[in-house]
Amino acid sequence: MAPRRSARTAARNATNSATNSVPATDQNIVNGPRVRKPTARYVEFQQSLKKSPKKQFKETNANAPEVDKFMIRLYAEIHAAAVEKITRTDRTAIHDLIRETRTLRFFDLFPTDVAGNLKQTLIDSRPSNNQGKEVVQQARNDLQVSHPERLVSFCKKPNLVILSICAHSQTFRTAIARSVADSKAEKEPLWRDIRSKIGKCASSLELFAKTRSLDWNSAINACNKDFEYLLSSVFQNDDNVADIDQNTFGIGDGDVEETHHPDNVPSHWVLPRKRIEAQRPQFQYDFTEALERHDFWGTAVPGNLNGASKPEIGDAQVALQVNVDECIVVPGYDWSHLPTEANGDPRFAGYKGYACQVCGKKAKATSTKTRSSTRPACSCTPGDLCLQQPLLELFDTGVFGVGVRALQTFKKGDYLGEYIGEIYPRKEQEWRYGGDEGCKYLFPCDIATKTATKKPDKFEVDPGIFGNWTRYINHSCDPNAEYFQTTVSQRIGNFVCAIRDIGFGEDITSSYGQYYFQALKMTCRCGSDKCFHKDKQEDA
Ligand SMILES: C[S@@+](CC[C@H](N)C(=O)[O-])C[C@H]1O[C@@H](n2cnc3c(N)ncnc32)[C@H](O)[C@@H]1O
Repeated sequence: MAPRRSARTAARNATNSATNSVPATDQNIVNGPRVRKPTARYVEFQQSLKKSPKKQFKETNANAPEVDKFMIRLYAEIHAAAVEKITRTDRTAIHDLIRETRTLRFFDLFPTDVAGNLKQTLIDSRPSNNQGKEVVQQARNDLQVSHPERLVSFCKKPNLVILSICAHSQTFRTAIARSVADSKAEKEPLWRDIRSKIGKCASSLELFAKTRSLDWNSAINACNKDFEYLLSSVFQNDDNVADIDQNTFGIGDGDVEETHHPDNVPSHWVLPRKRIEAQRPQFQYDFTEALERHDFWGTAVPGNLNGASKPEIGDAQVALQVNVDECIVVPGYDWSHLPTEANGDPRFAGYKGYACQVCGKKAKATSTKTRSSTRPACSCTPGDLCLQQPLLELFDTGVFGVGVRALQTFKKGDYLGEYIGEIYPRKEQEWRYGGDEGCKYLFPCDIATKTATKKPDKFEVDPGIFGNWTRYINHSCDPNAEYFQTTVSQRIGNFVCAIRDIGFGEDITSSYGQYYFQALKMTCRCGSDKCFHKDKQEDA
């Protein structure tokens, strides 16, 4: 049953109390709203970070199984190939691997006796010009690779698309050519285990490459000209190859079949549970008075899922959720109580007293009278606090909507990202998006600069439509991450931090606090042994 309005308000308060249980750091206590004393657990956690200063993120986790270590490197190298410039050596190695595969697959597509005759034609051919000699020799060499069955069978399962994506990883190129004996001697995972794991992650790898706009088609097509030559000169009189053109040379049915067809919007595609096309996440809400008042209709609502006419207050709406890299301060709200330096941005934390979480600097007082400063202490940004482009995927949990999964390892103490969304004042009984779903993402944050009243003031961070991946972090009663409200330079924000090491493939979770589910009349389904709601789950 849908929670009533009062229950939703309670849910909001519960989210609030969950946030209040997020311990405050020293810097947001000074001069800011009064927040609860840090819990013993938080103090212990902060101290443990001080004892072992934050280390650089390492690609591999010493305790992870060998195949997982391989997968971590595979995802990281595909990511790097997509976002950085590929070196000439790497490009040649990628093209070589794909060309070898297509040559071998070409012969594999014919019955054995026909393939035998075709190979003989290739071996016997004597091109007269230099270019021809080179192409023919290359094709002959392709037939001699040490691991032909691996290349050919990979085309059949998963397929040539996944091979071309994986070919962008040096680790993959080495692994596919490594013998069983060498794998054992070098303590590397066996090819059969790697292939089985890649098979299971095929859909994930394809979506991962697509959302980063990796251009694997160039690799597949790089040798088309050579194949054109082979077909037109070497195999020209053979009826068996009469129907084949250079594009299908070495490409069988299903070899380049793609599962997902997203456009180039990064990260906001949800990996489905089955091998079906990926979905863009959607947000359902009711058109509220607040939206009406702020002329929301007709502004940039992504997805155009509501039809053309302006909705009535209370009408159910659907929008696509999009990825934004920065919070958006919603225009049309009164922030006049903030100091002028805040420039209407409630995240402004003032120029004095707050140590930046990145560099630890505090602004020096420029006024002896008020002991306040008009100059910032540093120019750090949230990007300096958090890992750059952590490798993650959004996936359909099948139980409670979208979730987030790690595609790398994280160390305890790593900041993974900022909770990003639209920002507006927190007022009782009013939040931007209404309906049952309208408040599920709300995350309050303290306004750190002192206001006229003594009462702590807050703003909402609402990623209903505009937000980033952090909004999909699900609840667990035994979480591996937690939100901390902290200050970077002169801005306050909620940042998600790993509270223990997180392994490859692990769901990233945080705790919403004990009242969230009660208030929303929902049951926690985290499935953890430590679940506070376990009894209720069994009753349900
Ligand atoms: C902040 S959102 C998390 C992302 C959400 N799964 C989605 O698809 O947008 C919170 C919502 O996720 C679902 N959820 C998260 N953790 C849950 C849990 N442990 N048990 C049941 N539902 C959960 C609930 O619907 C909750 O209102």
